[in-house]
Amino acid sequence: MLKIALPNKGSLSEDAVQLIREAGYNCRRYSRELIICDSRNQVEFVFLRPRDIAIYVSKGILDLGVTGRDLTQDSGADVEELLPLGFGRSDFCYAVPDDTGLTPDQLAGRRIATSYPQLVSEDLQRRGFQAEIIRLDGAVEISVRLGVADAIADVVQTGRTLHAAGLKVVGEPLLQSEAILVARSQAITANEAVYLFIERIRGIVVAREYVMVEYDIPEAMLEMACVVTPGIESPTVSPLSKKGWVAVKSMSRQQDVNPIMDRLTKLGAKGIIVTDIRTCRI
Ligand SMILES: Nc1ncnc2c1ncn2[C@@H]1O[C@H](COP(=O)(O)OP(=O)(O)OP(=O)(O)O)[C@@H](O)[C@H]1O
Ligand SMILES: O=P(O)(O)OC[C@H]1O[C@H](OP(=O)(O)OP(=O)(O)O)[C@H](O)[C@@H]1O
Ligand SMILES: [Mg+2]
Repeated sequence: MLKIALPNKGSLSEDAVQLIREAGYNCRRYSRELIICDSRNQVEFVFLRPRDIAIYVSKGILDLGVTGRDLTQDSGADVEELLPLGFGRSDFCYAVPDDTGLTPDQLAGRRIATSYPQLVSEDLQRRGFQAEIIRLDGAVEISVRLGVADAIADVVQTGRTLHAAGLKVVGEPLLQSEAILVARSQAITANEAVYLFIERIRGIVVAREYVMVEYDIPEAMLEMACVVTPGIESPTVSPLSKKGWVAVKSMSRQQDVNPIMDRLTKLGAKGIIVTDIRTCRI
């Protein structure tokens, strides 16, 4: 039976369970169960602290795990990223008090508070100087005001927590993170059950990025319309009973859909319909 680790709490937990359920697996917890067995799919889901997941996977105790890229790199565990999952996106950044002009390269000898000491230590090494790393479990942003640190390195999503603490981001992100699927090595994808699991998850992740665009258009404008909606391989074009008109169907990126509709309207398209895709294989 395949053993897969999922985050038991924190920012990634709900979205991870939602994704796996949409892919047709039963991993819903009704209370504080640590293991859920999906016997129909021959998969066991083990709920662990997201920070520990890469460690279990690297030791071969579990086959796959869903965790954060930042947590994985900070753990130093020897695992490979098989698939980015499109949620839990954040930047890992240095931040300093609003009213100082400190830059990352001026942090030598300073105190930097973080929950990700390994990521910071590697970055300082790249920069070629040392600083004092203060390891904290959470609420890192408050540490500067409390006098424990001069700067922090932490997860930034909207930036609201930083702002509320009177801090600002400095320099480029050390890392761009999101939830990822990890395995001990790529080689595991040769296993039929693992391959199936990844393909089902990929189907959902890709489907979330795309929509289906359908419209009718005069045949004379078809070539230009196909430039606007090229699809993945190519758009599906079907004849309409109305002479000189065709129907077109094409997958397009969700984020581009409004400009696409504007352009199609300009070309004379009628009856443009956009629908969500639940899952797909492309
Ligand atoms: N506000 C956020 N937006 C997006 N991703 C986040 C956010 N906060 C944390 N993450 C991501 O969640 C993972 C950290 O999960 P973890 O459960 O350790 O911390 P947490 O979400 O802060 O939960 P906790 O409440 O237990 O501190 C990391 O991959 C991190 O990048
Ligand atoms: O940029 P924002 O949208 O404000 O999000 C970033 C904050 O969210 C997380 O904190 P969380 O609420 O999990 O608390 P924690 O610091 O105790 O982990 C993270 O550690 C940051 O503090
Ligand atoms: Mg947190």
